[in-house]
Parts: sequence; C-alpha cells; structure tokens
Amino acid sequence: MAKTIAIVNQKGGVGKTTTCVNLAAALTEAGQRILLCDFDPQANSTSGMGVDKTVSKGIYDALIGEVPVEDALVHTKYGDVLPSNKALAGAGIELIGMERREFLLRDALDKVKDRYDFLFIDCPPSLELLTLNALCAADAILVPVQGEYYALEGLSDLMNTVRIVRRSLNPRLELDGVLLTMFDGRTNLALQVAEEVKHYFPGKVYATVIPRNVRLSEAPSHGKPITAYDRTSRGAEAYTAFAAEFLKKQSA
Ligand SMILES: Nc1ncnc2c1ncn2[C@@H]1O[C@H](COP(=O)(O)OP(=O)(O)OP(=O)(O)O)[C@@H](O)[C@H]1O
Repeated sequence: MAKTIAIVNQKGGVGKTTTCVNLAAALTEAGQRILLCDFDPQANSTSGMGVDKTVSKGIYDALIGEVPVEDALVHTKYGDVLPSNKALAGAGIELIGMERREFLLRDALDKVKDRYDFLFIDCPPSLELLTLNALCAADAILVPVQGEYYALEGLSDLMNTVRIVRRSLNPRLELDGVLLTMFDGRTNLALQVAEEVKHYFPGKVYATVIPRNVRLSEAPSHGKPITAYDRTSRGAEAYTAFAAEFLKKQSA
C-alpha cells in the first residue's frame, strides 16, 4: 500500500524541495515506484525533476476537476511527477469556496495512489490551505530543518498545526522524521541546533545529515536530481544514504 509523505516546514528555504526531488530520485533508482506531487506554486521540484514548469496541466487542474489526475501525471526517469504551475498560486483563495476544500488533494491522490510505493508532497512555505490539504492527504510528515538556524519556534507552530489536523481532520497523520539539512558539523551552531532538535523530537531525527554542498544547489538549474548531475558529490552520497535509511525505517 502506498505511503504518502508530506515534506513540510513553513520556514522558507530549508531544503524541502531539494529533499523531495533527491529522495524521490534516489528511491526510484532503488526500484521503488515514486510519485512526487509538487504542491508549491514556485514549482521548483517540477523543474528539478526535469519537467517544464510552464506545463498546461498540473495538480491544480486536477484539484479543480479540469482534468483527471491521471492525465496530469508526467513520467520521468527519476519518478512520476504531478507538476505545479503558476495556477496553483491563486488556489489558496480559489479553493476556499469549494466543498471538501481541505480534502481536495487527498481525493485527487487517492485515484492514483495504488500505482506507487511512496507519494511525496512538496509543500509551500506556509501553513495555509495548500499545506492543510497536504496534511490531510498524508500518512506522515517529513520535516527538513536547516542546521544553520535556530528553528524550534517555527517547529512548535508546525507541530501544533499537526496536532489540530490529527484531532479534527486526519487522525492517521504521524511524524515520519526530521532531516537536518545544509549541515556543517564543524560549527557550534549546527551542533547546538542538532542537539535541540533531537531533544524536541526524541528518536525522530534521521542519523543521516545533508551537508551544504554547492553541487546540490547547481543541480536544479540542469533539471536533474543530484544523483544524475554529480553522483560522486557529497550531496549525492548524502541523499543516497538518506534514501537507504528512509527505506529501512519504513520496513522496520
Ligand atoms: N544541502 C544543500 N547545500 C547547498 N544548497 C542547498 C542545500 N539544500 C538546499 N540548497 C539550496 O538552498 C535553496 C533553498 O532550498 P530548497 O528550495 O530546497 O528549500 P525549500 O524549503 O523548498 O524552499 P521554499 O520554502 O522556498 O519552498 C535552493 O537554492 C537550494 O538549491
């Protein structure tokens, strides 16, 4: 049965998209059937998977019933993608008037879920209606936390939202784990952040950490995940190790 994981943190620029694209690609390479749903109007994971973000039909069109969700799927060698495009930017407002507005994404993904082992949802940097839809569609959340900033205040807001969603909308939602990103273990700040995050989320922080690596920031402009762009880079090694740890955890 497919597991749906929302990659979420309302703080911007913490590595949600980078994690979504590179975890999806590494798991596809490991033989898993993967769907990446780009639910961020910036559409960076769409282009990061090599898909043109000016596509005419994407997840937004499937949400509003303009096209069947199957018709919005794009197959790539790194995994399947439900692309985002600019139309999603206005969706927060447009969807407010729709019935089952918190469940539009869940209803759409349910139609294709059984084709995959894992569905990943790349969330926008906010806790508004799009993210609420992702939290209602997901079985679990994966939270990237940038190892270079104190992040706990934002994380407690996120976890409060998760508690509310679990109580009222999606009781199965759980915390898969926390991934430390852009991590430089030579700095005291990074080590302090890691300690705090481990204290706040006991047993939930992945042992693999993602280092800051320039090749990771270059890969998206080539429309490639890091394993296709530079397999020998530290970024590729880290995301490959993370995918292996992630898979092991799911089967435990
Ligand atoms: N480990 C890393 N090393 C170097 N650069 C990175 C790393 N992770 C992410 N970046 C770069 O940092 C920027 C922000 O990363 P990313 O887009 O993944 O964050 P995000 O949380 O999805 O952002 P947003 O909140 O805007 O959606 C991007 O330019 C990305 O290429």
